[in-house]
Amino acid sequence: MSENVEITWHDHHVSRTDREKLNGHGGGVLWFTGLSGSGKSTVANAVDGKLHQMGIHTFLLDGDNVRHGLNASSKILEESYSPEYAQRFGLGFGAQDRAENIRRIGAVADLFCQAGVLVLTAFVSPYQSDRDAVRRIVESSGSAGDFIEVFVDTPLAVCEQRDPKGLYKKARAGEIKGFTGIDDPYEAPAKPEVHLAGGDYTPDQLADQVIAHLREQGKLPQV
Ligand SMILES: Nc1ncnc2c1ncn2[C@@H]1O[C@H](COP(=O)(O)OS(=O)(=O)O)[C@@H](OP(=O)(O)O)[C@H]1O
Ligand SMILES: Nc1ncnc2c1ncn2[C@@H]1O[C@H](COP(=O)(O)OP(=O)(O)O)[C@@H](O)[C@H]1O
Repeated sequence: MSENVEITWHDHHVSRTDREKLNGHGGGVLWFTGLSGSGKSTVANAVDGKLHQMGIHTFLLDGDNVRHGLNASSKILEESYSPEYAQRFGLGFGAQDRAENIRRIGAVADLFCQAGVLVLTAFVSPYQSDRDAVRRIVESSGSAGDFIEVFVDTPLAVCEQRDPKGLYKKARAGEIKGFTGIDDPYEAPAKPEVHLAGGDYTPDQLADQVIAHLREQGKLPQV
């Protein structure tokens, strides 16, 4: 349904710079992408913990959790809303729904950035165009370098071996259709800021690689 809607942007009295000064560090987005089971959530949590220890204001947006609330499936929405409402607003895993999932997360991540927070996101986000769209949003409301793409590059065979939720097994058995890496595409980042060999190091070592990048880029306060 298209409506004639007029909306106007309002600048806030307290600017992002004011908030960053108060926090003692800049905002930004650490965007983890990779196959299911690659270690996005584990490594993002480890980085989050290390940054928190350093006194950095962070927040972690995690795929499974966000798909229970902001980006709930029609099945979850049906518990509280009409079937028509759930059908219209619920998100699944088709290419369009994944794009909308990532667009909404990108918008939320951008808001955190404007609050001067270093936000970490852990979503499969299999399409380069969807990730690039978030980069554009974040960098246009802030500056170049605010969006840091972290590719958790773990071979499919390793992810499948881990299979903590048994989803690969179901996908191989044809019980789940359109599963990333099995019968749905994963477009590896062309030029990620951080490229992690997720099958070769411990989560702690991988987290340190991310922290080292932030330090190199001057994203962390001097110690
Ligand atoms: N079809 C299909 N493809 C990929 N993943 C699937 C699918 N169905 C369910 N799951 C589970 O949902 C998690 C991925 O959700 P995301 O929101 O990160 O996906 S996406 O970015 O919109 O592609 C993913 O979680 P992670 O394992 O944490 O990545 C899976 O557990
Ligand atoms: N670097 C690693 N080495 C060994 N196991 C790992 C590593 N990273 C994650 N894991 C394990 O792999 C499984 C999937 O990790 P998870 O973070 O849930 O992946 P994702 O969020 O990408 O789906 C978990 O059981 C986790 O403990």
